[in-house]
Amino acid sequence: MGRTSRKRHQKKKLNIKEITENEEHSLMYLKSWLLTKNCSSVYNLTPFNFFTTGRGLKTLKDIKINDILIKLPYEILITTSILSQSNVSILFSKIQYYSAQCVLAVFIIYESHLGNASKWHYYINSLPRNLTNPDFCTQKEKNLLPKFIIDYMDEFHKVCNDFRLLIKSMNNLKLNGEGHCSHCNLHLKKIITFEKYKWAYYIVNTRAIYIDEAEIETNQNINIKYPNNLALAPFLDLFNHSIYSTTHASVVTNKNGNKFYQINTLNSFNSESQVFINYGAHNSLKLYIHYGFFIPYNPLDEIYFDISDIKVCFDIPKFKLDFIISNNLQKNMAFIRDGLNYNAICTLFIMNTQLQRDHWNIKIYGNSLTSEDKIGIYNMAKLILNFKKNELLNHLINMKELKYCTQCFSIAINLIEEYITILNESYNSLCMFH
Ligand SMILES: C[S@@+](CC[C@H](N)C(=O)[O-])C[C@H]1O[C@@H](n2cnc3c(N)ncnc32)[C@H](O)[C@@H]1O
Repeated sequence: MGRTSRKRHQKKKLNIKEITENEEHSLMYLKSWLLTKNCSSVYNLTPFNFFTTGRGLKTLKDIKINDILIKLPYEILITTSILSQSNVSILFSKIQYYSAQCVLAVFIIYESHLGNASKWHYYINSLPRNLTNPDFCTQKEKNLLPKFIIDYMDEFHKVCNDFRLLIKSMNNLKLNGEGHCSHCNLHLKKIITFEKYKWAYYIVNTRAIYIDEAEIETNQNINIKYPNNLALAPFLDLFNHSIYSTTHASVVTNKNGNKFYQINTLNSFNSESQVFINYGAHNSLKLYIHYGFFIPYNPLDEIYFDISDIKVCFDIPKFKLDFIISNNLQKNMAFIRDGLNYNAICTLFIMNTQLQRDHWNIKIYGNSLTSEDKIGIYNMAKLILNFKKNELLNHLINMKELKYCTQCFSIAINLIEEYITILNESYNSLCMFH
């Protein structure tokens, strides 16, 4: 993509909400608190509400390639070992195994309940109250989401399964007259509700970093599922994601033996600009499902189609379908901005060819498609593409009929619009070949 095009796309504002005065204060308190905790690297970073991305971090000085972006002492990271200092550890009996994500989520709920009595309240107060993952759509909205989004929302089951285990444990505690908060005597059952658990679960999902399991002190009193490698990282979790950023994370030890989690950037940033890190090579769908946002013009986006989509447009003779399936060509067939991906080209070639079967392998694995082959493939692709596009347009019409919708649902609408743009670009690329 050219620079002008990238800039045009980056300027698009995607349902970003305003930052409140309270939020602004909580972020400044968080920074001041960290400065008292030997985190001098946050000095030149300041939280800011950006037009295109919402809350993020702005640098107050020029940052050069290889500079340290942030360096947090290990004691500031919240890992499962924190539970040994928390009353809520009583919930995690040795009988069950819990995921690190579940343990951290429960910790956040409990510390949030403690309010200013929590040692972590500056961090807890900095966490966003509203999240935009599709799981936060209302049921009415979820019913309108296309299958390709619903099918990937597997986190919802984990939230429910975790909560079932927690309820079991809280009920057991109640039966034994245990599980009251030492701070206010409220029972944990009243503190850890499903709604709060879901929020906290996604807080961990969208903000935790991965660290080496060997760096986490094991807690003998609870069983944690493998891998136990998550950590919440105050302030560091204010960095937004860019696909154009590259970072390097490491654990460094100073001459006094103190450990730090450090991120170096392989990009440069001008003073007063937003600093980004990279959450990984995620396409828009994955970003939306796991992080509640996406970035337009993501080069990793592909619009998948499958055999049933082809069957709507064409008959597939059995001997051709058998060949396609036995070579796994039907998997992940997709439209991309430049036309079709490899598996889609091969499948449509097989569908279209008049050649005898013993010539097929050399054609698809020998990279020897003729112009005539390509014209046949692209003409078929255009029909399937129009079918996929109409499906998306119908979803859009239904989704846009909702008068009032949540921010998470608006993002789903934006995502489908982005998919339609990709299909249009793909169509234009297919048409360029005569
Ligand atoms: C680790 S947090 C980053 C800080 C976050 N923006 C905040 O306000 O606390 C990750 C979340 O930030 C948002 N985010 C990250 N990168 C973004 C981007 N490039 N554009 C829009 N939102 C982004 C998403 O909501 C994501 O779940």
